[in-house]
Amino acid sequence: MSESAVQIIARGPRAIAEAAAAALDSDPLLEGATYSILEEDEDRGVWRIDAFPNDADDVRGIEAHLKSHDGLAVIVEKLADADWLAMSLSGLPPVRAGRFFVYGAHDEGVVPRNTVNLKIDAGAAFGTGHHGTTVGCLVAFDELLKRERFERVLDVGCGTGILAIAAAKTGSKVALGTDIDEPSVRIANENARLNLANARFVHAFGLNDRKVRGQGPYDLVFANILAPPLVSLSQDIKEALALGGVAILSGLLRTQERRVTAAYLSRGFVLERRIRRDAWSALVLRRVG
Ligand SMILES: C[S@@+](CC[C@H](N)C(=O)[O-])C[C@H]1O[C@@H](n2cnc3c(N)ncnc32)[C@H](O)[C@@H]1O
Repeated sequence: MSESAVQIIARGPRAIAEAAAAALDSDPLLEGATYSILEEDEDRGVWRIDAFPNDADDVRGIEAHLKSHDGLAVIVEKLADADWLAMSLSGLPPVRAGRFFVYGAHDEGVVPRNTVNLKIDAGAAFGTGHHGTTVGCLVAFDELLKRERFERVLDVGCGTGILAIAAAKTGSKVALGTDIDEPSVRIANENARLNLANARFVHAFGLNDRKVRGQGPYDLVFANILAPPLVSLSQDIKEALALGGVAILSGLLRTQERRVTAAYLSRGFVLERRIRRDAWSALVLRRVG
């Protein structure tokens, strides 16, 4: 993380915080910035926005929106150069999501016998199972597996590979992951080996890559990326799916549900389920047209 990285925090009553969050959400210049909104203190009715700008323009834009809402106390905090890797290796607890149990090397002794166990150590790729977006995908997948099977699965934005590995370990014949980040692809392939999972990961930009198309059509596509690419990839995700196939979409905030859902409904999907975790939301959409 660069020296100039900051986090912008705003606190205030729910209605004002939600109005400010909606303003951030609808500003096209802030599409790359991430924020969450949560109730911080139920007794005092305090809501909190945490915004993470990517650059100085984001900082200015976010601050301007938040400060224009009377009743919000806004502070800008410099983020220390956190050693995320050291922090995460220092003992993140294992995570249970439906039938899945995600654990790191330090949890070897506590792995249950009756779960699908995914060994994913924290490292330079995203996806240890501790983030609400990943948990949402695993919970959604677990629910679907109670009544159907998915032979061919694609994981767009694989990070550590956790989702495709979960698919391979629950019987998918094809479990292919892609990422625009080359180191993540390397880590995901290594994780597949460690988990004895028949999952494969390739470096690709978008779904039109030959390596991705060649294995389709898919019965299930995971995409845990951000709301803007989820919207812009909606047609490609539709084309990658067989009719009746399912998209599990995550990486979007609750406040972005409507925008992402609308893009998929207009392309012949129906919304089957929505799983909310912290400020995040995961959507289960089925291609019916
Ligand atoms: C939030 S992480 C998800 C990791 C993992 N799938 C999980 O659920 O924990 C998002 C990943 O998507 C990748 N990514 C972002 N935009 C992408 C795109 N348009 N196509 C493919 N990968 C993308 C990032 O490099 C990152 O590794």
